[in-house]
Amino acid sequence: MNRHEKIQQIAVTAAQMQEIEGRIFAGGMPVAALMEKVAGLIYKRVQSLFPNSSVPIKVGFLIGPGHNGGDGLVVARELHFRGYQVNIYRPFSKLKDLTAQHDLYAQSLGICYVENVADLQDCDLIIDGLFGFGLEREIKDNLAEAINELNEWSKPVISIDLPSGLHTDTGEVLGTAIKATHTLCLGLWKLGLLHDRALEYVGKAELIDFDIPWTDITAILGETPQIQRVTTEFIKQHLPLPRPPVTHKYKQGHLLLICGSRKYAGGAILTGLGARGSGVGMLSIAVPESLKPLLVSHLPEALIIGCEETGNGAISSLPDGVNLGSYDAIACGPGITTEATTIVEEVLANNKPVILDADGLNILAQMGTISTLEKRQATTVLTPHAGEFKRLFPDLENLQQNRVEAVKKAAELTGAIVLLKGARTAIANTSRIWIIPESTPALARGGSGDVLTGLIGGLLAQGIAANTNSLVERVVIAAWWHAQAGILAAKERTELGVDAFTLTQFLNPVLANHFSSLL
Ligand SMILES: NC(=O)C1=CN([C@@H]2O[C@H](COP(=O)(O)OP(=O)(O)OC[C@H]3O[C@@H](n4cnc5c(N)ncnc54)[C@H](O)[C@@H]3O)[C@@H](O)[C@H]2O)[C@@H](O)CC1
Ligand SMILES: Nc1ncnc2c1ncn2[C@@H]1O[C@H](COP(=O)(O)OP(=O)(O)O)[C@@H](O)[C@H]1O
Ligand SMILES: [K+]
Repeated sequence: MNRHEKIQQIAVTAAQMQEIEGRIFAGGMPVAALMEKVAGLIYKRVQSLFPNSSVPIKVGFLIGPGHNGGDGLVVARELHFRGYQVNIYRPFSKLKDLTAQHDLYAQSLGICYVENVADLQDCDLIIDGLFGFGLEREIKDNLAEAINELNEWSKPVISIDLPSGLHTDTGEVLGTAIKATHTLCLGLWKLGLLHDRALEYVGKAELIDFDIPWTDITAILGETPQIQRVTTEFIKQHLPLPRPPVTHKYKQGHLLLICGSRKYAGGAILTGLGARGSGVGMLSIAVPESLKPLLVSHLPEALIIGCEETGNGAISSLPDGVNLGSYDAIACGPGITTEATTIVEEVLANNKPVILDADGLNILAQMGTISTLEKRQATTVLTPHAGEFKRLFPDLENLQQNRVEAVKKAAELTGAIVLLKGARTAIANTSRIWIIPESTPALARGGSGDVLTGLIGGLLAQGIAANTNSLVERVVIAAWWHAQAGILAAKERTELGVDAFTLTQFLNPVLANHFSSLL
């Protein structure tokens, strides 16, 4: 893996970034030289995003008191030299030394300083250099008002490092925050940018790599950082491709899905189609007896097991002769309703890897999440959305806003692999956390989670059959694949065109697009 690919997999907190920078400075890099280098990369990127023309672009700068403001001032100076019409709003009198020096020089060049943020309203572009990872308290009073005013303008805004006002680690809005259209994150991805609640502020985000020595990164984060930003490169390393040339269907995993009810018949089909997309060798699907013909017609390759049903058409028990121990993995939950308690108990008592989703999770919550999972030896995967997470882990309610902490704690408490769904799905086991950095709101539709459950199940079953020693990567692959299928589908059909069935049709094309070299 080259440097670019490796660096994209890292996400850091403010404290980690400070420690890493501390090492660079201790190594002898002058602070001013680093700022010059970084700002040089930023202004070139701004130039390529907003090239100047015969009519000069008018750029407004927001300059803060620290080195984020220093970066901003160097960018302002360089754009001034390149013919941009620069205006600076600097609502602070006390600046850090280096920032103060750049400020003096900008003034000596005759760059225009404005009194009020409103004076920037006729700018074509705003560059936000108020605060970076040094923001340490709420933004209040006049500055908060200025930011709120600017957010009303709907202009292009480029934030340096991160949108000012966002907490670097948690993405929390401290008082108020700049709503950027672009974020140029410096050196290493800041963790806060990967939280759902930050997304409204971040816009299009990209990393500006300023050559932080790899040894300084690993000295602070270790060889395998605890938090991983999931990239195509990671997926490529762990995908079950290419297949061994000599194999047979049972060697490619046998997945049992337990899903559906009279009320939620479609959920069973979508879960089945998700599993189909995974390439699993054998697929068995247990559904209420009355759903059997429907499932056969949609998934002719699957073995459909008709089950005895309750008066409301939920699965009440598996037929005699079905041996849970004979499958490589079992995925249980989509559409089963909360009546199907017996079956969930039976599945969890079994010693095979289990994925629980939807009502499977609600039943687990009723059984007692932690006490039930304590008894399990085999791998358990839980795939809650925020509402299900709350029911599973009521004691973690105060962490709900910090999804990364929440998923980490949930994995520690249960020993399970926990996948917390959302705009930025996060996955944790007891030692590490993975975040899916790209997705699309096109997926916010009923049934898309069912597709994910089937996909996870199929990949897990293949992993077990292949004696893969770590299964969490299979769950991560499924989450990435699901999101990428959504992105491709939205590109071709718009964000309104990605119903769950359509999503299943994009699972294979998206893989073929990304990994043509493995075909
Ligand atoms: N350390 C370095 O040499 C480098 C820093 N870089 C830039 O420097 C930034 C970090 O610089 P700093 O550590 O100076 O921090 P910031 O520039 O993020 O801001 C810190 C300053 O803001 C003040 N402050 C914090 N919260 C405030 C609030 N709510 N209201 C008013 N004032 C508040 C602090 O007292 C401090 O003076 C990075 O985000 C990046 O933009 C980059 O140039 C790369 C190299
Ligand atoms: N705003 C969003 N951006 C990206 N992905 C989303 C968004 N909202 C939902 N998703 C994804 O869509 C899926 C929804 O699953 P879930 O809530 O279980 O729905 P359902 O049970 O109806 O299938 C999850 O994989 C989730 O991560
Ligand atoms: K900023």
